[in-house]
Amino acid sequence: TQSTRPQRLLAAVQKNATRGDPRSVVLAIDQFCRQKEWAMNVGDEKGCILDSVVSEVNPGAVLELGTYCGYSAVRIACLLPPHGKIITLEFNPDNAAIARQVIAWAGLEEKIQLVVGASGDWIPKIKEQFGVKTFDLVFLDHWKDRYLPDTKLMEECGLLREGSILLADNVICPGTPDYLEYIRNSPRYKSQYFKSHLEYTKVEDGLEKSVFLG
Ligand SMILES: Cc1ncnc2c1ncn2[C@@H]1O[C@H](/C=C/CNC(=O)c2cc(-c3ccc(F)cc3)cc(O)c2O)[C@@H](O)[C@H]1O
Ligand SMILES: [Mg+2]
Repeated sequence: TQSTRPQRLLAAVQKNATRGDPRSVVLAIDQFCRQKEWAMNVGDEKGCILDSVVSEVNPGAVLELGTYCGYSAVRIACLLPPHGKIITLEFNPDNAAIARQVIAWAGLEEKIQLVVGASGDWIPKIKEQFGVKTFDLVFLDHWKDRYLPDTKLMEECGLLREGSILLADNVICPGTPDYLEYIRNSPRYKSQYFKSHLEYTKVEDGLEKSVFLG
């Protein structure tokens, strides 16, 4: 039977990356996506911006919306402080199964908690289920029409504190117009746009970094 792109991406990781070496996993995925098949990972160019934000925030608790194959979860987890953890939500069980194996190959199972389900269902349960008070950093990279409702839901569920950082992928391509309009005009956020390119292409895209002011 025909393999899927996530399955081929995992095979490339298992062939070209060193077990237990997260940076070799990131490199193997970027090389696969540049040389073989494009895939919707945040990628190497926007990934450097993600790295600098993670390093600056030095987060103890990270939430990622949309795991896909686990590329950004691995990239973020590499940079967490010793007791830092990332919870990543993924509702497609096939993608979750691939991501689990990518995360295992990187040796980051202790730092990454992959939860299978829809963000809208899980966000209200995170505090009680995972003993998280608030998140220092949230990386939004799931369906683009879910960025705004999930941000409002995180506010309502008290998952954000003064200083929490939201980092949103794809605010230009494919675009998240309602999210951008809200976050740039809300007095409760201070936003900054990081211009870049759509992963593995020359098309413009960028990340929006927003600080929750409480
Ligand atoms: C509410 C909910 N809950 C849980 N998991 C959720 C969820 N909504 C989606 N997911 C999960 O997350 C991933 C989906 C990510 C969506 N990302 C994109 O669509 C995307 C697209 C492009 C792109 C750009 C130009 C093109 F021509 C084509 C594609 C680039 C990107 O970087 C993207 O992120 C996928 O694994 C999906 O199952
Ligand atoms: Mg994306």
